[in-house]
Amino acid sequence: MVLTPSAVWRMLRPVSNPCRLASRSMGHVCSGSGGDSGGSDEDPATKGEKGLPPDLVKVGEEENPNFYRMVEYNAYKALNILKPRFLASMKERAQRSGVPEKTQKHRVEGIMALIKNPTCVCGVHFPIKRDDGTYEIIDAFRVHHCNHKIPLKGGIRYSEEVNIDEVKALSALMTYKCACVSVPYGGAKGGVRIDPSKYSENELEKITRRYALELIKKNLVGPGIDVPAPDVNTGGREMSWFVDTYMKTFGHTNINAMGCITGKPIFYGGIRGRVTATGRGLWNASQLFINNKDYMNSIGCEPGYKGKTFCVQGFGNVGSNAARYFEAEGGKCLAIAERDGTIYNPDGINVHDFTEYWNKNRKVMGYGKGTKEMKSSNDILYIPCDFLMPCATEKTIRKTNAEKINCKFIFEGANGPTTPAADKILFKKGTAILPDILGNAGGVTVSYFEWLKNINHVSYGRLSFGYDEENTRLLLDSVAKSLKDQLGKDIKIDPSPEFKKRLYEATEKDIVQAGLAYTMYMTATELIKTTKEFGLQPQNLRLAAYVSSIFKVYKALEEAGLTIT
Ligand SMILES: NC(=O)C1=CN([C@@H]2O[C@H](COP(=O)(O)OP(=O)(O)OC[C@H]3O[C@@H](n4cnc5c(N)ncnc54)[C@H](OP(=O)(O)O)[C@@H]3O)[C@@H](O)[C@H]2O)C=CC1
Ligand SMILES: O=C(O)CCC(=O)C(=O)O
Repeated sequence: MVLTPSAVWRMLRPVSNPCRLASRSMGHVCSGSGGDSGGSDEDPATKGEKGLPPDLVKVGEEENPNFYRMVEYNAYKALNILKPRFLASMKERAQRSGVPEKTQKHRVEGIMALIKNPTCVCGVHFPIKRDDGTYEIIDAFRVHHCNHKIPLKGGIRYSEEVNIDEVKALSALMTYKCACVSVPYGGAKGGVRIDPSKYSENELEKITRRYALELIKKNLVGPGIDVPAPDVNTGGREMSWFVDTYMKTFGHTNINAMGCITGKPIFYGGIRGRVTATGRGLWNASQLFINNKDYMNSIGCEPGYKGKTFCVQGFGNVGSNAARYFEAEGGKCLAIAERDGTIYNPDGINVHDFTEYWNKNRKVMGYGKGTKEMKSSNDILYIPCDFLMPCATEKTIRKTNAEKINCKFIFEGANGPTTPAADKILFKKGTAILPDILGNAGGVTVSYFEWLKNINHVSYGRLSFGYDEENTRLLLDSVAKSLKDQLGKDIKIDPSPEFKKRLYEATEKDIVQAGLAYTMYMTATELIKTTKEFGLQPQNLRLAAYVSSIFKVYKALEEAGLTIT
């Protein structure tokens, strides 16, 4: 589909009813013959499970599945649904190219096998000298999942819980996430197994620089290879140490060296809007559903945010920003959970006020102001509300607690917060879930904009703001002149205050946020279409997201070929 500049312009306006975009797509909708377009007698709660290997079917029942297998389970369900379509496409290709159908079938199977495992798994162990003079060996990882597109992309997590399976799972999620929002990267992820609160800033700098060096030595990172970013417990500070290490060593002659990592501080190669991008993106994506009357009615809800209640688990980068945007839309924050427990107030918690308390104390307990305290962070899951936002970590919503969850719509800010068994229970209850691979894709989307800015060596708007302003002034003058010619009198054409602001005060952040909103709306639109096309229930957005992503990954591999010899 060709988007004219004016169509794009219209889309980028603040959207009061994002559903009006529903007829557009980013051009990746899986249309074609041979697909399963519904009408089968398969149980909708287990759609895609039929034909999975028994060990994967088991993953769909487990209380605490292996995280990587959990992602694989979701991907394979989508592959199952898409397989007839892939085979039909191969058949058609065979007719065109003369390559025997059998060879083509092997290729379909080859592609499916390729997606199953990460392409490169790297574990490093290096010593650091602590401030007290003792030495400690640090374990760290970087995984490249699928390099159907380069560079690969994915954050770096610092946590005591980091392990190779977790990093593998997160790298696979990156592959599907990037495909879901049509950000042209393969998937990767990194992790360092430390509790950062137990290290001084000096020690954290040593760890980060050494981790960067280990990956650089192995040629695993670089602006055209693999571009890390922030994730749990990392941010601009760590990204600066990383890029600086790259620029002072291997990348010292590379003009694009700044693009070796994203999420950098503004004054050191970063982009305005990245810090809030993941939470903002979750809100952007939610708009298309929450403001859509048909969709909300289909899950037994009224449209709109006003007066709707929400609960947030994890008040870090993602959760705090998402909560702020949901509140600004008129939502009422009922509860916030962090590691130390849950606070709850049926009259609502003021997110702005709580943020001030959180920034000073880094805990929820003791906030007061009429809030009730509950000991566990998972207690938040059972509070009746309209929207639940798990924004902490993986597998918090499981088989044993899913039945007690009492909300209409779950917005996944965290990666992998819901296990497949919980998914099925929630599906049967009619709870809609906006899945992680769309929900938190705002982060990588704005990282993509940052990377483009770095390799283009120019900030957004620098070349166009002045030119656009001049063009618009000429346009207004020309309208005024035409009116004068026609009507014979001077008519002053005054831009409205809103238009003036856009014209004279636009910033890089405005462009970034419009690009983010556009990406999230388009993807959300695509998912609604995919549910319809594949006969999925409206609440089954995870399966729709995986179908849409895997289709794109598959098509890239089909076009490129699998091997180089
Ligand atoms: N930052 C980003 O741009 C992106 C993040 N994500 C995902 O979002 C999630 C959160 O990331 P982010 O906000 O960056 O991380 P942060 O470290 O900024 O925040 C996470 C918060 O959740 C808390 N937490 C951890 N476990 C629990 C729990 N079981 N119950 C309640 N609170 C808990 C953490 O506490 P403590 O510090 O004590 O561990 C921390 O305060 C992760 O799954 C991440 O992968 C996804 C896409 C992009
Ligand atoms: O910003 C990025 O490149 C990746 C963010 C990330 O790690 C994630 O989306 O899980």
